[in-house]
Amino acid sequence: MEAKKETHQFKTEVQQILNLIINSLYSNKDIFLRELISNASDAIDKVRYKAETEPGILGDDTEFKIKLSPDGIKRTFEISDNGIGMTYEEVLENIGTIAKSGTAGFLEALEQAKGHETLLPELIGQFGVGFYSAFMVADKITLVTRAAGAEANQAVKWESTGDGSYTIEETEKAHRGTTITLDLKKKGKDDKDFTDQWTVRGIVKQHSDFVSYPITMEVERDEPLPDEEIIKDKDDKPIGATTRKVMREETLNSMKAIWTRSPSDVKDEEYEEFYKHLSHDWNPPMERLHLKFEGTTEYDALLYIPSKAPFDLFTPERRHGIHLYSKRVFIMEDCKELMPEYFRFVKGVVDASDLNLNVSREILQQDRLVLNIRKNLLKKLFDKLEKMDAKTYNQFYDEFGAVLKEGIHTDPSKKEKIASLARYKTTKSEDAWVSLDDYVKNMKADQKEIYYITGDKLSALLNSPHLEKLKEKDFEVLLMTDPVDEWVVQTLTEYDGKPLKSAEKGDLDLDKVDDSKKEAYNALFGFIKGHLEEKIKEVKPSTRLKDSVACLSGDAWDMSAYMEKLLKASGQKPPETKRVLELNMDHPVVEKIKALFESDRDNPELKNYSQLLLDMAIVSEGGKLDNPGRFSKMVGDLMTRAME
Ligand SMILES: Nc1ncnc2c1ncn2[C@@H]1O[C@H](COP(=O)(O)OP(=O)(O)OP(=O)(O)O)[C@@H](O)[C@H]1O
Repeated sequence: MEAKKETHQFKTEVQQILNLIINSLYSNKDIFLRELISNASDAIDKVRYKAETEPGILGDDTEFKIKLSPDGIKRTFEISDNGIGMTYEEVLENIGTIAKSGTAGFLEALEQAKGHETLLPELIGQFGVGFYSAFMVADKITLVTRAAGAEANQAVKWESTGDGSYTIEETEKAHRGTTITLDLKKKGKDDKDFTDQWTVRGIVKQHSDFVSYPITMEVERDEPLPDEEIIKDKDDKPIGATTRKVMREETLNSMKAIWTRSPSDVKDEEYEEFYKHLSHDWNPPMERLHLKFEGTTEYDALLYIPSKAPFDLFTPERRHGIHLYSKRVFIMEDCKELMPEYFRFVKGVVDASDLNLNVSREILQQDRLVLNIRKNLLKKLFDKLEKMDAKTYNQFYDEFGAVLKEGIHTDPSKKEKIASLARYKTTKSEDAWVSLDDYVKNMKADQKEIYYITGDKLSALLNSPHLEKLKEKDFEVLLMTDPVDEWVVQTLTEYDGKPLKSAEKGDLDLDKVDDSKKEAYNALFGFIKGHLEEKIKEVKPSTRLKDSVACLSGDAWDMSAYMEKLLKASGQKPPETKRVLELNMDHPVVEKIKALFESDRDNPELKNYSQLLLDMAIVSEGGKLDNPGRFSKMVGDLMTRAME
């Protein structure tokens, strides 16, 4: 076989991220080791799991370990594992590209954080950069890997100096797994020496103590000389050395799976480090739950709520956060069966001792034990959220509220519970979160419904003409700005016995409409409708306007303007729904148009004014005009005339 070496360019985003890592994380260099150890431990988990169904795959290499070999003379650091390894294609796929969704959003956030350099480590931590963090300490990285099941001559060597390109070629490797060699950078005055055994011991102890495989290192030890090698005098007293220096392999971590320990024995720092190991998030978690269930359903669970939402929370490729174990043997990552989608941000492990190791995802979905665990975990998580103090809960809600609310639509059995945990900004809350319970408590005596309006901008909603009458009545309105709210209001038609009512759809019935006045406007409204027929389905007197001239509304069952916008943004074509043009009969402009109409029905200005009324209604809700140029010209003409 001809081994050929290929040179590839890093994908642009990889290079951008590499540059950032190399240039902005001076203070956090230690974590490269945690990241590489985590990857090695994941790789061993994977081969162990694979061996459950393919026992032959391990051969005689069954003693799992992660070996660290620092070399102070060559200034290299080597880490090797006997995990699952990678094939040529896998190396190309995993190392050199960032498959992660949300990369673009992440880079955008970084761009915005420029000038606030202290924010960078936090942002990078949120994203998790794993393998690439080694470029913080290394000038060159060489990775040699042999996939489980591959022959010795089917190994792969990947090498890069982190400056735009990498090489990849086939090579030989005697054993399964991955060996990564770092050519360490020249040590600066204040840098740690990563070839010093005490430095390495310290980092492993601090960040990776609970890793469930031995992390070993050859260390120099003083050992007593065997008796026959000790030189003694005539009185049998030793002359000279009684010990000698030897290299011995030592295990640096305690390997105690943290979730199996009693919560009272685990220190906060240990919980925190375990979270970082698990989630690759460098920020400490917001909350944790360490649960031990005994009895018919026996399992341990350690769950964390992160303090920051990851970038991929809303992308289709997002990961779930629960790893499933049975008696400390890893079964699978991202176990969706244990956590509903609306809790996908929860990270942690579940270790169920009675679970069959060969269990497949299909079986898991129906497994009674799994269903029971899921039910228990959900209950505990809801309890935790309900008991959080208001400040922490608001922080949680800022990060994950939009995800949690998905459950109102997707999990009918938890609809009420999640609705009680939902929070909204309102026309009265001045940027604070308000619960539906508080909303109901503050309802006016003559108020029968819970009013809401949906849209993407809080400020636009707050000033929406649709709310004028409601504000005059001093009725509070929920301002719903998350896309998911459109689905929430479809499902949550009432709360605490009070119907939810859109402020922009259907009649508001706040005041009695004066029928004779309405009658007087019939002819004009008919004329306007005739002129705008292609765009609107009706012109009617408004039940919601007080100061503005016009607004658009829908019938109660029509799609809202925001929903239409969302569907269009996602590439769908919503059915064409014409909306209703509502006019304020008490507004002087409408009165004047009526007078003009009655005195001269053929006046050409009437058509222009009809168009202007519609355009104003569109502009006031932040919509897009068909012909903004025409609008601007008409307003210009009016201004000129007003100033003549
Ligand atoms: N020691 C290893 N053995 C086998 N595969 C590895 C090893 N190290 C890395 N990989 C593969 O390379 C991929 C990329 O690793 P990297 O550390 O960059 O990201 P990650 O671990 O997937 O994500 P993150 O660290 O951000 O959570 C891994 O998902 C894994 O498939």
